[in-house]
Amino acid sequence: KKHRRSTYTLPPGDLGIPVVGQTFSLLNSLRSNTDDQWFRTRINKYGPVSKMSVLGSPTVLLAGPAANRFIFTNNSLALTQTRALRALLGRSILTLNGDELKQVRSAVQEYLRPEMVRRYVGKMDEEVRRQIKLNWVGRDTVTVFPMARRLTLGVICSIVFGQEAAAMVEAHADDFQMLGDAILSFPVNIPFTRFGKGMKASAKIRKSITRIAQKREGSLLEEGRAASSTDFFTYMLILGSQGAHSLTLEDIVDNAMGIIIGAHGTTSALITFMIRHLANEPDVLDKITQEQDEIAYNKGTEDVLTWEDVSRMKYTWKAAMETLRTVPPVFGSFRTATKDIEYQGYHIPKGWKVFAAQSITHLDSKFFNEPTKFDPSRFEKRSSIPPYSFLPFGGGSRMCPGTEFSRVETLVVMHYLVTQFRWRLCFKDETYTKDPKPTPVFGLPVELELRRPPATADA
Ligand code: HEM
Repeated sequence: KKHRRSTYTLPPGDLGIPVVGQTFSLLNSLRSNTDDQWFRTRINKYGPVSKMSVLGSPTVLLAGPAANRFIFTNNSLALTQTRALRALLGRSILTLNGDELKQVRSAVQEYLRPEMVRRYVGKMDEEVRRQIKLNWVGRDTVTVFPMARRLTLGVICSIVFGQEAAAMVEAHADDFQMLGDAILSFPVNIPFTRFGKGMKASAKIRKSITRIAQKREGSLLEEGRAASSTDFFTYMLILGSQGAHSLTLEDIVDNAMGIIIGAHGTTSALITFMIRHLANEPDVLDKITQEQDEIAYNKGTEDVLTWEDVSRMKYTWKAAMETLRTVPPVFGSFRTATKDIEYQGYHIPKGWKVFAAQSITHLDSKFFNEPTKFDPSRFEKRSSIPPYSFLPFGGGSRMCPGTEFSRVETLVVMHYLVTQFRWRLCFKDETYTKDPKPTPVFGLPVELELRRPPATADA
């Protein structure tokens, strides 16, 4: 075995200073939003397969659609999460692998499948309108990023918790923020550090969620009835009683936390950057407005959006996809080799990490003509986009199960914003950092103007 190893061809590149490697250089490039140049410089120097060292682990950077396919479909590459995330979220879909993951993944997928999301549209509509009325209407300026975070937290909580949603958001909005912030922190549990605060927040959230889960279990056992048609706990408990999984109440609580964390930071980034793009792209905004006004035309002011309405928002979704291409909320994916594997003649030893960054193909002119141009029409013909070059939701067996949820949520939000407001960026050239999710440096303040309500058929 020793002999075989000595003939291995490891990928080119160097591992840098022991332990530190390229960690700070990569993190700095993310913070200064120059990560795309960082990756391209490496690729130009070493080619599409190169080794480096990140967060204390030897890591192989892979670039290009074939590499993406390899990463997302290879059974010997296991999703890697930070130690901090595992401590913060326990045994959730975001942290499990292998056989343990299977039943969790299939139960969560059931809950988020398109037929279920169809049932959530009314609730999403209600929460979006409530928040827009509360936080947008009547204001001259709004700081978009925190508002979008609040909005998406409210939406996911309204689905997952049902009647307790408002109380959960009120009590734990800051805790969810701290939990999210701690995911990439150094996992030593000392109070007042990012991780220490995240652990404290996680314990507080878990306690409240456990209480709700126990209440739902009680109602099901004593009264044999569900509290609401969409809440996650009732759904999971019923699935379990039908033999679809054997998750404990504790597992269900951990997964509720996993879904909320997976859902709200990502969708809020999409909404924030879509608002930013539309402020700079009047032609795209006009086309979206036309599409949304047509939908509003056939509705009374109090009518909620339906699944059919959302299905008609085709151009708006193309603009959302173009936002996901140019500013992907998840910048890349880490995997760990569970055995020695080979890619394009290079060996990747067991235990090494493999990394792919979305921006490498999203911003490559080989796959997207004039890649820095914001042009939703490139999604007119999906077949012109090569497979595995556009992956904002990942791919393969760990692909985001919330794709449909985020699509519907984003479209509902954009409907009410575009039909009611016009906005101007307070800082035209405001930059953003990746922390690791894209975050505008000033939170994206915009000046708001109320728009004349669109015509309706009965007006
Ligand atoms: C624009 C919005 C979103 C984006 C861009 C996004 C992106 C992603 C990506 C790239 C992954 C895979 C990571 C990997 O393979 O390394 C992922 C996983 C995941 N997402 Fe999303 N997501 C979004 C919205 C949502 C929503 C709304 C939910 C829940 C309602 C959700 C729940 C999850 C969960 C639970 C996972 C983990 C799946 C697993 O590991 O098996 N996401 N997401």
